Amino acid sequence: MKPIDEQFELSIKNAKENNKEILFSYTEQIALPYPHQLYSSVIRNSEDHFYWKDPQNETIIIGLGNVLPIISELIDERFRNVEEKWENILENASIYNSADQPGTGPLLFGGFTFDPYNRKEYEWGAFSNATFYVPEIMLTITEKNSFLTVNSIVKPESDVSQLMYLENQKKKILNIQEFSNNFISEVMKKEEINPEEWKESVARVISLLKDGHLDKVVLARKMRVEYQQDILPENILNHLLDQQQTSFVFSFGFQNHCFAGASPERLVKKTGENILSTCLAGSMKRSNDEKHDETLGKMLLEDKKNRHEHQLVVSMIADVFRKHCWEVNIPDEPTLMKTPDIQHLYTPVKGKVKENTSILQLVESLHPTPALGGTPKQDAMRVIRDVENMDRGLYAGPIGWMDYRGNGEFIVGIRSGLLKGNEAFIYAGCGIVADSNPEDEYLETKIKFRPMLRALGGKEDE
Ligand SMILES: C=C(O[C@@H]1C=C(C(=O)O)C=C[C@H]1O)C(=O)O
Ligand SMILES: [Mg+2]
Repeated sequence: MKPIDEQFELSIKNAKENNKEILFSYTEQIALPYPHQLYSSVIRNSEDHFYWKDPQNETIIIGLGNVLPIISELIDERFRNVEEKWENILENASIYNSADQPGTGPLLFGGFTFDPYNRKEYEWGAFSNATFYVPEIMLTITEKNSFLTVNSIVKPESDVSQLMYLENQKKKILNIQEFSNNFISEVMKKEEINPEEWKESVARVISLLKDGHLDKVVLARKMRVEYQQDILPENILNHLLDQQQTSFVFSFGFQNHCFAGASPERLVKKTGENILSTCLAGSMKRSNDEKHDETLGKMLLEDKKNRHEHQLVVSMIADVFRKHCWEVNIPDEPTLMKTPDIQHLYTPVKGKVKENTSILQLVESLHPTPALGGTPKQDAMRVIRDVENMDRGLYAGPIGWMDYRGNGEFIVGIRSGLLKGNEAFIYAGCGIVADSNPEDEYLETKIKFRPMLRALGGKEDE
């Protein structure tokens, strides 16, 4: 591969000849000067950024800056709209990447809101029905190697000064100037939004489930945390990385808003023809006592209500996989997935996807699974819109990345919150079935708030 300056000049020539703007992307393998844990500190709150880490530390991706937003306000067409815009960009792009590694080269990071049909509340103002972008500089850290990708829009009038600017931007990621600390300013106020009304909604939904054709509806609620000073997203991210090592940890900063969390739930991962999804539903608290924790896990595995809640998710994901794959592998029985605060019923689903099926088509078919929406899907969505009385924004929506080769990974944005100035809005929900009990479901959401509350430095409720 030729050095970056030669490739850049070729791209300028190309832009001039065709008289259009093109995406220039250059990837090189680098030696990381510091351990990967320290790279969260390159994130500064004023800038668009993202951070992504899977539970196995297989792929860590950090993006700074935003050279190419891909936004869609379409409703049903939003997935296809993002895909089309991305394909158009890639058709003319100049991509230099000799690494055969998913998550390198030009990549889109972002997310889809949970329900584009719902009304919008002010806190989610920065985010559209689909909000994605290509970062300016990106670091991809895998178990074995690290890669640095720079992206830039080359215009017919571009010159080499643009490259000098890029070389400077690179330093932002490579020379860490100061490590972020874990300082969090004092919490002034912490409030649950309408908890009593929420329990009444749960009771209403239970009677709907008993009477009608609905099998499951996921209801969520939110809390608001207010601070003395503005929240620094990089510090919240550091807490999540320390405290939630068994989850995907993400931070998605866009126009001074930051959606961050530690989600245990993969929606879909695609590497070549291999796809992977996670059925996660059915919950039980944890205990500090190992024996008791095991007993609680066993109770969960044998509990009829939770097994039913879980099975609805397995059936739906299995249907989607059978439609898109020529080979599907689903275990017969769930096992347990444990995070520090809660344990869940867990069934991983694998498949080999048919040719020409993109990750966004899979996201569209899967979202929302009955772990976040319900069964049947459309009716459950209507009930959520009617009774939840809240804009979920990106909470429970698909959040993730896709590279220019079509590989990528999306999770569902749960155990998460929106950070905005000196306020944080955090969300938690649970699957309501006919056998549910409002008080128990309320307690389940209380447990699901804990990871974000702890990361935010607010006292946890016991
Ligand atoms: C909706 C959430 O979690 C989902 C609901 C679960 C349940 O009801 O048992 C379990 C895991 C998640 O799929 C949340 O954490 O906000
Ligand atoms: Mg549940």
